[in-house]
Order: sequence, then C-alpha cells, then structure tokens
Amino acid sequence: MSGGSDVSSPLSGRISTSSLSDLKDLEFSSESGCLSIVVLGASGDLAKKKTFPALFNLFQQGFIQSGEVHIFGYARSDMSDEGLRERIRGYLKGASDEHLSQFLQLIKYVSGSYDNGAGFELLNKTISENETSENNQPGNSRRLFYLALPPSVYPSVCKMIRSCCMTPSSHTGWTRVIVEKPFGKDLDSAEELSAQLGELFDEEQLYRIDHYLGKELVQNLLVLRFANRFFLPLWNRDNIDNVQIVFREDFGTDGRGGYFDQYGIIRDIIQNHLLQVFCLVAMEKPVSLSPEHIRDEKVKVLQSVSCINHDEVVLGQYDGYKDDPTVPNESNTPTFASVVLRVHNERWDGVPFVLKAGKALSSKKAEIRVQFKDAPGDIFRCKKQGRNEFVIRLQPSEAMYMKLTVKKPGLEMATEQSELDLSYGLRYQDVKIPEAYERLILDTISGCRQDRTSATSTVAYASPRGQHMR
Ligand SMILES: NC(=O)C1=CN([C@@H]2O[C@H](COP(=O)(O)OP(=O)(O)OC[C@H]3O[C@@H](n4cnc5c(N)ncnc54)[C@H](OP(=O)(O)O)[C@@H]3O)[C@@H](O)[C@H]2O)C=CC1
Ligand SMILES: O=C1O[C@H](COP(=O)(O)O)[C@@H](O)[C@H](O)[C@H]1O
Repeated sequence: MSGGSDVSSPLSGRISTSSLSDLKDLEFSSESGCLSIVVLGASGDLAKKKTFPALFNLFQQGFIQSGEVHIFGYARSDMSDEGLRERIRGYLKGASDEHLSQFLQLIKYVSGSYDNGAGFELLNKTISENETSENNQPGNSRRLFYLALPPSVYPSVCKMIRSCCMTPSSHTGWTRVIVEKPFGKDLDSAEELSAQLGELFDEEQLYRIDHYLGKELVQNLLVLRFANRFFLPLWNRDNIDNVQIVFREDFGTDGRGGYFDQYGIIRDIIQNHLLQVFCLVAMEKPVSLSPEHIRDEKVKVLQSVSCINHDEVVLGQYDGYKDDPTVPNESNTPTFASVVLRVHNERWDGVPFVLKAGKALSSKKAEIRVQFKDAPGDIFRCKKQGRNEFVIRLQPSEAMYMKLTVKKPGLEMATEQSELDLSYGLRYQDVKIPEAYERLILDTISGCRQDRTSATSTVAYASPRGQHMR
C-alpha cells in the first residue's frame, strides 16, 4: 500500500519493498519523470472493466502515486471528469472511500473525436498542464497512450498522437503506445496496420498486448512444462489423446456489439488469446526465457499447424444476440466457435487441439484440459470411470488438478476417480494474484522487453518485419 512518504514508487526507479515482494524479478527503470497514462476509449467496456481497475490496483499497491502519475481518459462521449469517475467507480473494488477518492482525483477526462486535431490538441494541452511532479525535470516526462478502442480507429488515433501529443522530452522521457488485439482482421489488414503504425512510431514505442499472457496460470505454463521432470516424458503424442483449450463467458455483447460484430468470436478470442495459450502448451522448449527465443518457438509450432479442416469447425450465434441495439439485424457474426488444430510435427502428430470459445453460455470459465490416453492392459476394468486428465483452470478460481484413478478406500479392491488438486485459493491464501492488466501495464511502463522480461513476455506479437517479439 502506498501512502507513507518513505514508500516510493517503483515506477520512479525507487523501490517500495512492500510492493515489490510479489514482483521480485521485475526490473524497473531508473526513470523519474512525471508519468501520464492516457486511456483512449475511456467510455468503453475494456476501460471500465479492466484498464481503470488495473490502474487502481497498481495505485493501491503503491506503483502509481499521486503527484507522480496523472491519468487521462479520452473518448468522443460527452462527459465531465466527474462523469468518467462515476462511470468507473463501481468497478474499483476493495478500498476505503478515502483511498478510492484519492485515486479518482488523479483522473481527468477530455472529449474529442479520433480523427481530428482539435481534440488531441486539447488532450496535449491538458497533459502538459499536469506534467508536473516533485521529480520532474525538463526532458523526463513519460506518456503512455493506451488504445482501449476498436482496431479500426488505431491508424487515425496514432496519427493524432504522433502529430499532437508526443512527449516533448528528449532526455530520459518517452512516448509509448499500447494497442490491443485483434490486430487487424486478416493477414493483409494486420500487415497494413503494422505498416501504418510502423511509419508513425519506432518498434520500441509500440506495445501490442494480449492480456491472456498476463494471467497467472498462463505465466505458469512454461514453468510447469519445462521445470518439472514429471511432465517432460509425458507431453507428447505417445501419452496425450487430445488437448482442449476452452473459453466460455456467461454474458453476451453487453452493448459492445459495435465492436464485436465487426470481429466475431474467432477474431475476438480464438485467434489471439487461445492461440497464445495453444502456443505455450504445444511449443518446444525455448533456448531461454528471452522474448525472442519464446517467439521463435511459438512461430515454429504455428508453422507446423496444418490448414484447418472445415469439417472440424463449428460456428454458432446465441439467441438474442441481434436484440442488442448495437448489433445489425441481419448479422451472422459467430458468437461461438470450435476449431480443431492439428500440429504436423514429431511431438503432436495425430493429437487434436480443440479450441472453443463462446459468449452467453451457461458459465464463465477459461481452462486447458490435457486428456491422456488410457493405461494399456486395464486389469482394474476402470476405463468407464474416466481417463487421466490434467486441468489448468485460468479462471475463475485459478487451479490446476490432475484427475486420476485411485483405489476406493475400504476393504474392497474397487477404483474411483479422484484429484491431485492445487487450488490457488487454498494453497496461496495470503497471496493476491495480480490481474493480467496490472502486469501488462507495469511491463509497458518499465519498458519490459528481451533484456528485462521476468518470465513469459506479456506483449504478444511479432512485428511483420520479424524484428521484435516483446
Ligand atoms: N472489453 C474487454 O473485456 C476487452 C477488450 N479488449 C479489446 O479492447 C478494444 C476495445 O474493446 P471494448 O472496450 O470492449 O470496446 P467498446 O465497444 O466498448 O469500445 C470502446 C470505445 O470506443 C468507442 N467506439 C466504439 N465503437 C466505435 C467505432 N466503431 N468507431 C469509433 N469509436 C468507437 C466508444 O467510445 P466513444 O463513442 O465515447 O468515443 C467506446 O466507448 C478492442 O480491441 C478489444 O478487442 C481486449 C481485452 C478485453
Ligand atoms: O479480449 C477480450 O477478453 C474478454 C474476456 O477477458 P477475461 O480476462 O475476462 O477472460 C472478452 O469479454 C472480450 O470479448 C474480449 O474482447
């Protein structure tokens, strides 16, 4: 928790021991200028559900401090500072009223369009007026632009940032831009988008993020796979029957039809979040944990995936999807998809990877299920009870458990299914599991890349020039 003057912010290069206990291996830069965090699309779903709550959690842990950090929301909606604060207040949990209002006071709102200089000039003016802090020296200010927006407006927004809002700093200051998935709609549009952004910003200034890479159990995947002798000999076609990577949500588009209908569930979830998880499950061991080495192994496994067979794809749309006023009446955009990936390599030949994602289903869950083949020569006749299965539950209630067959306690020689269970809530009772976006935002502020990354880089994509995979 921040507060006392003795606790200084890691974002300013000084270390709060209480905050860093959970983040021992994350290095922070020695930058000390004022930090402005600008959330573009501040009126939207991502901003209220994830971005502002993550910033609030960072504030509560002392990573963001009054006086050093200013937060700005920007969108077209007409709102006051207070209007934005009210809109997000209900999503900020677990603090005293006093702490909550301290955080909310850091936030200012600027309204403007995404393709016209006037709004961005006003934004620049507002940022500049607030770019003052105890430690700020000319040339040190840092500006982080977070695009919580549909990708269709990234090019115009980036042009505006470039022409109106770059940090005037020339010393240790910087301007960084975070862009969300989906990065384009297909290869052509992704390349075009990359070229457009590449003309405006250096690769070091651009952070293409995938928040699933920031989830605790996704971060754990490489450790599990490559630090445990136990799994090494089993993780292949000889032992594994199939792998299922599943995302379900128990709510629909919730007024986000304007964005969602242009993309659909495959581009919203499968092509990015589930594919990143797939890569971590299926790839070979990287040479090291450097983002370049991890990227290389991800690329290799993706290159080994055969063309998807249309007979192995199921698409659907939930009843009521078109009742959302932001969804066109004639929409046939899928809100559910199941796709089978087949990896044509020595390790995985013949093992289907089933990637499934759906909105407005009966429950909310994201998990990986690794189903093992039956033990040969079943003297216990226990096949019907189910096979060995290793489950990694990303959310809710992070857990990993191994379903296995055991002797039923008692005099009789009978078997039953049981579990070796590592539920985080029970095992790590005093540990607060960070939200994915907390990690992502800290990674970006600290410029976390190949020489600094702590584990699995949370920044997701290779540039088309193949230069960086941060
Ligand atoms: N929602 C989530 O949980 C997550 C979302 N994302 C990504 O974040 C990005 C934004 O998603 P999300 O916040 O859900 O989307 P929203 O539909 O809520 O859009 C965000 C804001 O963008 C503006 N906007 C919406 N549609 C358009 C449009 N067609 N043209 C111009 N501006 C528009 C609106 O602001 P205004 O009208 O006020 O300008 C809106 O409030 C997407 O790339 C998504 O993939 C990533 C992870 C999670
Ligand atoms: O990227 C997205 O993710 C959210 C789900 O994120 P989670 O961390 O809550 O699982 C999804 O609702 C949204 O449609 C999508 O754009």
